[in-house]
Amino acid sequence: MTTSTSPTLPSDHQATLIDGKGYAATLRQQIRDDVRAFHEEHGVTPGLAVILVGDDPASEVYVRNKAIQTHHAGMRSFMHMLPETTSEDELLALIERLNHDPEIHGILVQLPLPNGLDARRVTNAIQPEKDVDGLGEINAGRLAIGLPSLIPCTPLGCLLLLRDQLGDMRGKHAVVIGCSNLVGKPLALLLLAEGCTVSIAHIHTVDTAAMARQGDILVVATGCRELVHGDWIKPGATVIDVGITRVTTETGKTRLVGDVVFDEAVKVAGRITPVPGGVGPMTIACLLKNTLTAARLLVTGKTE
Ligand SMILES: Nc1nc2c(c(=O)[nH]1)N[C@@H](CN(C=O)c1ccc(C(=O)N[C@@H](CCC(=O)O)C(=O)O)cc1)CN2
Repeated sequence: MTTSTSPTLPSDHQATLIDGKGYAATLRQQIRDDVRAFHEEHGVTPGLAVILVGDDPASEVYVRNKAIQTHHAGMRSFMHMLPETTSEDELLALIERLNHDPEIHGILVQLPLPNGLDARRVTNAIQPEKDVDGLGEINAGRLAIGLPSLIPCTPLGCLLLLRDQLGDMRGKHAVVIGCSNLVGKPLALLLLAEGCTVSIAHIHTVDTAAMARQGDILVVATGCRELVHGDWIKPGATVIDVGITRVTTETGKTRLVGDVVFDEAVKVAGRITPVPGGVGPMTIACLLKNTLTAARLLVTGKTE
């Protein structure tokens, strides 16, 4: 029988920070070069349509950044800012129009949607080849059975960071805390495809801390601020913190915190993503990557 032992860490141990911001900047530069080459070869500029319904301040910032970064990558950005009162039929009619628009290669509906709009129905209305969020049933199903698909942006970003940090992940135990369709479930499938043994913890898991402590890779995507403490982490593990919560400090300033208590985790983990500057910037970089993939698929029928 083989047993796995945890390394004993020196008392002054500090985890290596995973620089998602830097990695995302390099990826965006690569995409910009690829977009130029794609345009030279096919005479087509990839176009991304982003739909925002309502006036959620955080969503407004995210879609504005998506537009700016789309332009910087040499692609065309089409923004649709709709009022909170937009009906589901109006939203579905816009998606149908964008599905048929040859200048649009990617369509994204910013989440969360206002109450009363059915996110599943709306997401599923996007043509699968233009579903750059990878959240529709066709892309989600293809990912589940191991077929090529458009992969949700945040899990794709986590995967790229993990591959960059760890290389071959076969045989590693990956523990994913959180099972949303946006992050936890697709990331668990991606890690399974990498050859990891994957455990998923969720709201009904009896002892999430004990499960977390088994992870060579620990991904936390719960939206529950500072859920994971240092003693939940296996010494030397690679920790990916997907959470972003805005908190107001005593001095009235706003700061971002993750799902992991960073100051504790940094003393135990081998590598860790900070918040901000970790997974967050990878989300938009991967959206650009997916938009180019979708354009390639629509224009050439191939993904490479
Ligand atoms: N349709 C979608 N909706 C949402 C998604 C998504 O992938 N598709 N993800 C999130 C929001 N999001 C993009 O939409 C996003 C989140 C965070 C960041 C980011 O760069 N975060 C920075 C901090 C930025 C800040 O100051 O707020 C970081 O972590 O360093 C980009 C995009 C929910 N909705």
